[in-house]
Amino acid sequence: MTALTLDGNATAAAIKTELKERVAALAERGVVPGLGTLLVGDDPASRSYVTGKHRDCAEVGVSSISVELPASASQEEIADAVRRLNEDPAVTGFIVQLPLPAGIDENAILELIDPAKDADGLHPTNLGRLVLGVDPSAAVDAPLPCTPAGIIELLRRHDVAIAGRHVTVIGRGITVGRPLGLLLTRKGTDATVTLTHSRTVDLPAEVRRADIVVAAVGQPHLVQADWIKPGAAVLDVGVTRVGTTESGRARLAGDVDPAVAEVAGWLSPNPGGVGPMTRAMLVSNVVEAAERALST
Ligand SMILES: Nc1nc(=O)c2c([nH]1)NC[C@@H]1CN(c3ccc(C(=O)N[C@@H](CCC(=O)O)C(=O)O)cc3)C=[N+]21
Repeated sequence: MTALTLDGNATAAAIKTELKERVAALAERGVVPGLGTLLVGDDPASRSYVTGKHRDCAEVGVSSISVELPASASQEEIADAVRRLNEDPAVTGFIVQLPLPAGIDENAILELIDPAKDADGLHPTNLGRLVLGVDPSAAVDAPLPCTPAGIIELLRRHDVAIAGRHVTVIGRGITVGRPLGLLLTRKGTDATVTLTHSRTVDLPAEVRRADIVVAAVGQPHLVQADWIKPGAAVLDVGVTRVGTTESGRARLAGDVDPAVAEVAGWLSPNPGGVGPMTRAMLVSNVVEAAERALST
């Protein structure tokens, strides 16, 4: 048996087609949503992620505004760039590409983002709304963190049942694991979640009882085939550079051992799984912010 594919490329393409219509409706009312990106330093991986985000925006008719600062930028220079993006009327949502250079207080920078323009859903106000929003229909409308929202959308659009199922999340990071636990346990999603991390005593045992496994730690091929309940859905989020190919390109490995495909019922490829979904949800947050701004 071989796992069915949780196809992030195809699903993200479908979401972008839907977004295109909403962008056209906004255009009729004279609004063009705009994504701002702030990139500090010249890490090639970060640069290529940012380029991908601009490409996605162009596909759906969202404009993009790119701000770059040198790796030597100070805390105050970065803060000023954030304040300018907050004030720029062409920017309906923006992100500060993480990680920021060593020595910069990342949380202090994230706190300066206008919560109404927070395209990542990582501002404390929006994360707080997610904590308070157990019942999402009662919650204040807020942008959701892109990777967790993309994971849930990927499962939903492949009809993988979530309600009442046991989900084991590997990794408690701020962009994936922790907010994913919050999203999965909301009313309407209704999963039971085990959030594991580097001090978890018996990780294979926690994974074995899961109907859905999300690996977001950045440890190449950590998750083994004999950890997987037959038929479970497995989402491979992490990527680690494990060397270079002969042609000089980065050789990347996900968190899931390829042999898992022989046991799992569903598997998200990496690349081509959660990554494109993250980007589609980012565009979705920017479009939603523009829609919200019109209605308030
Ligand atoms: N403020 C902030 N927000 C982020 O969302 C954020 C960030 N900082 N810092 C870095 C991580 C990483 N990240 C990725 C998103 C998509 C792909 C992606 O689409 N990957 C493709 C492959 C891309 C390629 O081939 O270059 C795939 O999985 O198929 C990868 C990585 C967002 N991040």
